[in-house]
Amino acid sequence: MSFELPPLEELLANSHVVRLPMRVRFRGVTQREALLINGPAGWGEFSAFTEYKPAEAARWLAAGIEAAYQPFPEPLRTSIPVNATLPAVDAKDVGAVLERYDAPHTIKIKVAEKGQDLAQDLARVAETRRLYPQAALRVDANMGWDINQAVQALKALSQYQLQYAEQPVPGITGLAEVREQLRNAGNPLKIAADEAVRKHTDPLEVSRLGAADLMIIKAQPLGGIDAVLEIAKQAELDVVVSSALDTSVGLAQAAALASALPQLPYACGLSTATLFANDICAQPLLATAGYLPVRRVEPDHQKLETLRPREDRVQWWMKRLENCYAELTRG
Ligand SMILES: O=C(O)CCC(=O)c1ccccc1C(=O)O
Ligand SMILES: [Mg+2]
Repeated sequence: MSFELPPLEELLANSHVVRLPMRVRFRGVTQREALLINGPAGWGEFSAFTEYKPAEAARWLAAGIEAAYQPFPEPLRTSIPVNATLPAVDAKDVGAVLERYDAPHTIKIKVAEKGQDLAQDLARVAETRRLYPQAALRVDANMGWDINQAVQALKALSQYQLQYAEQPVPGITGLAEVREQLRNAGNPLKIAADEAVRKHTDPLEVSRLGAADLMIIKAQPLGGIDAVLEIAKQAELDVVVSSALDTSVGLAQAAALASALPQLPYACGLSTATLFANDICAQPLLATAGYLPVRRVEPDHQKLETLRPREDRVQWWMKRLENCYAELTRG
């Protein structure tokens, strides 16, 4: 961080814990909890998923502190092209979920969900293609396949014209292997690395090894805007900014990151506010015709009250802030 870490007491005193209901279950989550920090530069978000340990969650905290204490970078664009995000719902529900997005030009579809099979993925993607014949479609397997399953599934899904496939299998060499096998079979489908970037000790290894065609970069999991701009600068692959299922506060930071990237060849995964049944501000950061505005957001005082969870959850987050802060001071 290019600014002083503020005192812990100051952070605790200016933190607000919220719990947002989701419209559709997403990565096993139906209630999204976040700690929001009110700082001199604006609001920041700390919302590492609850199962993450302090060493990993500390990067999310660094991002939240950065947003609260440092101005956003000079934007190179005032709005960001974004994709709609479709959870792994039944094919019959695809229309209703996507109707909540305003005229999407790009749609990311979750596939390989635990407990589901390829037939369900094919039906979901087919229905999306039927309803949005002109849209760019991409899939995200969140490492849900092994290499053989991934190659088979992606060959079959390719009939619906995919823009790319995100993290079909775990690991970095796994991605390279799937990509290679598809190419050897005459299928040039692009492969995007997500978990292989944000959960790896070196986020640039994917790029160095040429294991994928593009990299997903996320503001919170990778430690904030400055850290991610540096990663993007050193990466030799195209980058796509995506959300971490943040509230509008975290999305504003991610949009600011996307606004400062010299190249933005793909729509970003930042229209996830649509997945919430309620958000912390009166005007949530929502996309219009597939474009998200770049701006700071201000939580609504009333909503901070009504969306505050039970006291034990508030205390759990305050304690977590403390533990992650200790990680940051350890350096
Ligand atoms: O990229 C998007 O369209 C939305 C964000 C998203 O999918 C996501 C959100 C939270 C955690 C993980 C992921 C993911 O990309 O795997
Ligand atoms: Mg992903």
